Amino acid sequence: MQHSTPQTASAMVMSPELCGAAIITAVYVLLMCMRFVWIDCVHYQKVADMYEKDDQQRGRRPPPVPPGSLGLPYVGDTITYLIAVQNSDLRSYFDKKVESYGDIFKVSLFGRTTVFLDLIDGTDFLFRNEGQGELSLLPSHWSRSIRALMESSSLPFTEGPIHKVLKNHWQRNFFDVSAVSRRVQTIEELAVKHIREHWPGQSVEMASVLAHDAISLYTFDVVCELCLGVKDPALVQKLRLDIQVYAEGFYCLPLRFPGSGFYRACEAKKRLTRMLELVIVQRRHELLEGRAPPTHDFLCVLLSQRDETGLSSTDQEIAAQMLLMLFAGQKPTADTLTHMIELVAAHPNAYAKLLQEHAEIASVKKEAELLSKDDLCSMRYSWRVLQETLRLFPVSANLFREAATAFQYKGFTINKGWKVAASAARVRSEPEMFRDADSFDPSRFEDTDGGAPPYSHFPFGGGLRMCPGDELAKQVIFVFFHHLLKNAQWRPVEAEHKVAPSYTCVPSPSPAGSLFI
Ligand code: HEM
Repeated sequence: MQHSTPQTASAMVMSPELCGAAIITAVYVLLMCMRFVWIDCVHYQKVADMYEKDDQQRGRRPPPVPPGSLGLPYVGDTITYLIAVQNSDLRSYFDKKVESYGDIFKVSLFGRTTVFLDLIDGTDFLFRNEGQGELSLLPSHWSRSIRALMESSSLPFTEGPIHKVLKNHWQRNFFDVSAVSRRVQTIEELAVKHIREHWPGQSVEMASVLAHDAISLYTFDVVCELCLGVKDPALVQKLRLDIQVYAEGFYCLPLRFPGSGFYRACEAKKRLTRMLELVIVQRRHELLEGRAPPTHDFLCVLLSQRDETGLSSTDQEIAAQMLLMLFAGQKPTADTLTHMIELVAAHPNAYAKLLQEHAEIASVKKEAELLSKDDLCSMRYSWRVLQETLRLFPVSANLFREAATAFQYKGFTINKGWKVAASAARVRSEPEMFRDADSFDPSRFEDTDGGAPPYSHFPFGGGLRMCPGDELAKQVIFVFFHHLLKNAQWRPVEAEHKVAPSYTCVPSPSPAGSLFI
């Protein structure tokens, strides 16, 4: 066994002076190391920047990605964004981003890197480049729930030539102005019936209506009759209830267990598909037997379509398109009409001008004479009111596409798979585009009846994906307004009145509650 000598023990105990010197030396060495690391980093960055510039000049390396913060994995900016949507305050959200990063910036939304493009040029770019050559933007579908609930054969999921052929056929035979005008009579009969049944007339003092609910019944009846050729109230009611449950599933987590919203939506989809397939089989027979013309309703248009080999779509494919129509064709129209009724009630000048426009049209009509295509074209002030309503309450606050390949835009690289967005919510409140942007002022669309600067107002989207139902929606809204103005006066019930309806769901907002008038 060895014992330490007294000398060894005394050598291990440092004097305070020695200890102080050791600490100072250690701190000095640490600072020097940090300095070298710092200089190294800065130097490295400078050298890297130099090489990058050089590479960029020689075309070897891509330009940088747009500035912006991606935040936490998956969550990213989603919660802040959703809160802004919920509070109808996307404007502040975008103002902060633009202040920090400039006009083009990236964020992470719903787990995906998303680049918001600059106004005007960015929107132009987005609409022009879908499916074009090498630089191709694809349609963008947010959630797994939406992908699971919709079929890949449904129009928004189709791409390239298939999408083009389908949409052209639909447009020619069902959606263009003359095709829609042929259906005005049906729309008008439904509007008159609904106003009579659900809206108390001038003779009924102080009666009140839940406007959004009543309008939703009307727009759903229109879609069922024009698209499916279905009038039976019991079947319409079943379809309406199930389509609500189905569409709610879009905003649920894709968790499929009994009781979950997503599960209920899947079950509703099964029931809807069964009901639609029965209607399809029946209509196929009617077409074969010559009892229905090929353009009688949208279902006939789909059943008569043939591909280049002469084949028609399967019943499942047609059911998927009909499912799309039942919600895409109804909800945005009902929401917009409700906003319009509320805005008009809150702005007596606009109300008076509308009354005058529609009274003039009615004054030259005989008793029970229906509205003509010319009458609808002459509703110029109504069109401005509709444009202004859609500016203040766009159905899609932002339009998204997906980069099919990496590409460069205004000196930035946008990687493959990233979302690319044009923002209606941002441009609509831009003072340079719209003076006094927060106020309701239909006269701003007076100049040319489309008086907004190009690409500043795109309520029905644009490019290949533009809404095919724009003309139909306009006529459904104008015809209803005409008869509402003729038969009723309305004002909001004070206690329930909200000048700016808040939004309840994302990404397609609807008025909170049902406007009580
Ligand atoms: C006020 C009423 C409406 C508004 C504001 C509206 C708005 C829109 C918007 C913004 C888009 C996306 C466009 C894009 O991504 O560029 C869209 C797509 C679509 N809308 Fe509408 N819509 C309305 C009514 C209708 C109606 C009545 C129908 C059919 C009966 C309809 C059927 C569709 C379809 C099928 C698409 C997908 C188009 C595609 O993928 O190519 N919409 N709509």
